[in-house]
Amino acid sequence: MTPEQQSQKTRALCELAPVIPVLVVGDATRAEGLATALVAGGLPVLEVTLRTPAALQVIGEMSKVPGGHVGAGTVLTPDDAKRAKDAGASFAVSPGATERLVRACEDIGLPLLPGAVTASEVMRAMEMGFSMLKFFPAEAAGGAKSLKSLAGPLPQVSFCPTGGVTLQNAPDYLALPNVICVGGSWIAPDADVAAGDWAAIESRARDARTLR
Ligand SMILES: O=C(O)C(=O)C[C@H](O)[C@H](O)COP(=O)(O)O
Repeated sequence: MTPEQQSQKTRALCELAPVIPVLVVGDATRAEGLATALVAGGLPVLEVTLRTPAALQVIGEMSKVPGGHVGAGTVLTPDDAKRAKDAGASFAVSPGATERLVRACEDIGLPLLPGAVTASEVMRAMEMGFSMLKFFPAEAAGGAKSLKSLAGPLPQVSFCPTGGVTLQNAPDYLALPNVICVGGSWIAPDADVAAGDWAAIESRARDARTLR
């Protein structure tokens, strides 16, 4: 799957809802309830970070939830990409982009949403064939103002800004012509996931859904 085709796929996913919840889940028994609450709240595209030992199992469990599209986040290496795909991930998100990772995703047919923040990083990703990128770390890298500036010379690239995005600042990003959706962990905080407070998470998802 070429980077062009990968970006077509990730763009279509990003168009499904204004927010992709970024999930850090340490306990796979929480996976089904969490994914069900998010899908019910109107956020069907989920990013499960590979930051916990349970993450691959979480991806497997969440992939069974009807209506959801489950991807792996924090995908750094070819091995991460392969394990994520084998676990059932339908896309991968990376904070950056390396040639090895890009080649691996091409080889195994896993759509990659690679990260970039500077003009040179964006241009390099464009040279590889990508037109849909993650802008990470969004707030620390200058926020909506920075992204707006990139739209001037590089209007053909669209972004999913992630990192420091909240319900409060998300509208600033979503108002930009080069932003399709945002990503954020605020939808499913650790405490609610640990407590299994699915009502609170579904309610936050509903609030996020109305952002666009
Ligand atoms: O794990 C990854 O692949 C990342 O790129 C980092 C996440 O996207 C951010 O940690 C989410 O940011 P917050 O919403 O500020 O918590």
